[in-house]
Amino acid sequence: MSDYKPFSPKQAARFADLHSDLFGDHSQLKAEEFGDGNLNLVFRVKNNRSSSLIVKQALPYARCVGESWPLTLDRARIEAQVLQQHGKICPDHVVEVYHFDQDLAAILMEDLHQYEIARTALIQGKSFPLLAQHIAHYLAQVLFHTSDFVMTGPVKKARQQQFSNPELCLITEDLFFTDPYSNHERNNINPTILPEAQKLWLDTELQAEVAQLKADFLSKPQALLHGDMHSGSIFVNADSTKVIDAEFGFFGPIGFDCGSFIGNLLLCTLAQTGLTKDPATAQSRQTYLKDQIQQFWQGFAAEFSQLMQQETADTSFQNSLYQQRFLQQVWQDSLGYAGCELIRRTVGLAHVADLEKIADPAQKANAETAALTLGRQLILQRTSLGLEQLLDLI
Ligand SMILES: Nc1ncnc2c1ncn2[C@@H]1O[C@H](COP(=O)(O)OP(=O)(O)O)[C@@H](O)[C@H]1O
Ligand SMILES: CSC[C@H]1O[C@H](OP(=O)(O)O)[C@H](O)[C@@H]1O
Repeated sequence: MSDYKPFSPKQAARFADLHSDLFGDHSQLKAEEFGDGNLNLVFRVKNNRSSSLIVKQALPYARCVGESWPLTLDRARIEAQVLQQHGKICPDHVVEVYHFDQDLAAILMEDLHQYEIARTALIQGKSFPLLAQHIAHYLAQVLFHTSDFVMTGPVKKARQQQFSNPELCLITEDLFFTDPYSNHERNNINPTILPEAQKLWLDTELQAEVAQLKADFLSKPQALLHGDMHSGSIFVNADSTKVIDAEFGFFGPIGFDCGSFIGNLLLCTLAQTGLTKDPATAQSRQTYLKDQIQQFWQGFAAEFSQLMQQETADTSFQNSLYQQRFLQQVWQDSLGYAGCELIRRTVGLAHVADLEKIADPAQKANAETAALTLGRQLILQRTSLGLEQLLDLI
């Protein structure tokens, strides 16, 4: 990594110009850094005719914490290659990567300026009828086509090596499965709900189930995951949906991606009574979000089943009883990981705007407590809950 240095806006513009012919020879380029994520620099580079590109560059540390949290630059390679791999399988729903430079840990990609980040738009009360269907299609396609149903053992093992992502996985292992269940210094707990958080530290029944989910995260390489499928990793508009930010990608349990998506829709649902003053509006938003959860799982399950039936290459896995059991296990895992997402986003290091934007302190504490309660129920009851029961629990 000898050439590596964090870009200035000017250097980001030069990088974009060098690796794309979008701007033409004599364009006047302007660049600004506008990233709002936890980890990286993101620049928008524009010319004087309104063409634009995005340059994303990894820093040698986590942006949200600073240099005291060193982090591998290899995450830029993982992000570029997961997006490229997923983009080959499902180009409609993956941001296009134009160029990746390993030495500079920098990615040049499509500017999705005609889209909005799903989390922000959903908090603002906007509805996207196709969001859940699109994510269901994306996840069914990319997870099926990178699984043992399709890949031979040797090919999958080579891919597992390519996507070995120990440092970023460790962040998830710590933030999802360890910190919230102890008095960890990284936790970020609203003092009003401290007694609720403290219950988690003593709840050995819950901790045993979280340990199982963590063990599966560590040792169930079912498919090449996106790895961070929250609503801040999704760009959306009325007719299209694109996934970004795949630096946490690795071969892991399919239910982790499904559960992250469901968990973030649940967080938004629980935040509604605090986000909007009008109870009727809150109720109609909750109905929309619950409907999206339903459409997501029904769409994912239907498409994944069809792929298993029609496109499974390995003869052992063509057994239909095995396929039904596999999908049922993915559902149970998804509920468990959704529960972990609810809990870690409420009392762990990285919170979400859905809860943080609730202005009234009592309403905020109520929504946070509801997230902890529902998270616990999903983890403990994941083997017995069906889709209808999940929706009734909310
Ligand atoms: N391809 C893109 N087009 C437009 N904006 C983007 C694009 N990629 C990232 N962004 C913007 O940068 C922000 C941070 O990007 P993200 O990939 O989430 O960074 P991080 O890895 O630091 O979390 C996004 O919320 C979005 O506003
Ligand atoms: C210190 S990383 C915390 C948190 O941030 C990541 O999300 P993003 O990069 O999209 O903001 C990921 O969810 C990590 O768990």
